[in-house]
Amino acid sequence: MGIEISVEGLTKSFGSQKIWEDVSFTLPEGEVSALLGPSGTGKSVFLKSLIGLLRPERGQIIIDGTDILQCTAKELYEIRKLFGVLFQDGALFGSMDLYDNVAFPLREHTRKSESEIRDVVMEKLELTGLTGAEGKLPGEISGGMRKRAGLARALVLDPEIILVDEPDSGLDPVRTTYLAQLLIDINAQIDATILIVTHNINLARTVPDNLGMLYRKKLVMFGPREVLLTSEEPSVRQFLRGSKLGPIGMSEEKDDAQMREEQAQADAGHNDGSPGEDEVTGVPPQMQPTPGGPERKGEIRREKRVAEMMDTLPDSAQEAIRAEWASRGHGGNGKHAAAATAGATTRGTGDSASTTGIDDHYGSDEN
Ligand SMILES: Nc1ncnc2c1ncn2[C@@H]1O[C@H](COP(=O)(O)OP(=O)(O)OP(=O)(O)O)[C@@H](O)[C@H]1O
Repeated sequence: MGIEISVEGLTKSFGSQKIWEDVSFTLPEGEVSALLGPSGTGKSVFLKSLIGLLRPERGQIIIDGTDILQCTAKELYEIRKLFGVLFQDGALFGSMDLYDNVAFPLREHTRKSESEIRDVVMEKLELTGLTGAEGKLPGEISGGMRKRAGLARALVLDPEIILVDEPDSGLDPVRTTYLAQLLIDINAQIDATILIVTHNINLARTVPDNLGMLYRKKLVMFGPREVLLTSEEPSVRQFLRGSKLGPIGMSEEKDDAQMREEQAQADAGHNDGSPGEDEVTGVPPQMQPTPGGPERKGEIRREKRVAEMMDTLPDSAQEAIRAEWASRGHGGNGKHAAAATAGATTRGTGDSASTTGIDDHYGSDEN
């Protein structure tokens, strides 16, 4: 069962360089969320802050009732046991075969016997489609397999929160879709809270329940995915289109003169290669768990949660949400809302096993 993470007024700087400020939002328990943002806006810094590897100077990060910016080192150690982290390159040990890589957290952090470890490792390798590859070294397999092995390792300790840093980096579009499907299936199976940091617009449009975007040192927005996907906010529209036209520039933000010049070039017929507005307008159907597997409890809870906040959402988002619910034959008074009301909102107990050696693999700049 996933755990809610509540972030309040979070501000992080390195010396005089402010990365982001006053970031507040809640990752709902057991739902899948994604954080977008141009390069350098501090998405990785945010992930590192959530697991306590970096220390924002202001604000709160409440996980399972504990503010990890105020707690003791021992409490932080316990909180970290709730996390599984999939690093960009899988972060595998190059000298160990996949079996030993995946077994590593179990050997480090549990008292399981080798035969119990074998059961868990083989189960996770099967889940990630790596059965038969357990004897391979990371250097002998493709980037996609390394990612899946990293995911297998992130899962061996039954995490309640899974952080995924750029799942598509180094993967072709087909393998990216398979990996995204795996994340959705895992969410359905273990109800973990998932946060994905990504630049991949297709993934962002189709996978998460909730979407946010960091830009200009702020969280531009965070909420049900329909809000961001129907937003008219110029930076959001530009990012979704991958266009040069808009406030986001190559490095820092643009000045008005550059924006005018680029608009004039576009008006004169220059094609910047971005997709047409029609291709990124609207809300595509969300990726569903593989047929035959369990339903996503997070989706059931989300329907109830979104129904309750519906009046506060922009009209365009409301329309998109209602259209999606109608197309799937439920919503409001449908089976999901009914199931959610029946009590699918219990909090997790936070009693999972230990962590995956986060410090070893991600590196802490400050701690
Ligand atoms: N330990 C550190 N010390 C000083 N500055 C840092 C440190 N870690 C990150 N930064 C700075 O923080 C900013 C945000 O970096 P971060 O890697 O979080 O961006 P990002 O949004 O994840 O980028 P990308 O999408 O390109 O991966 C950058 O300017 C980076 O140089």
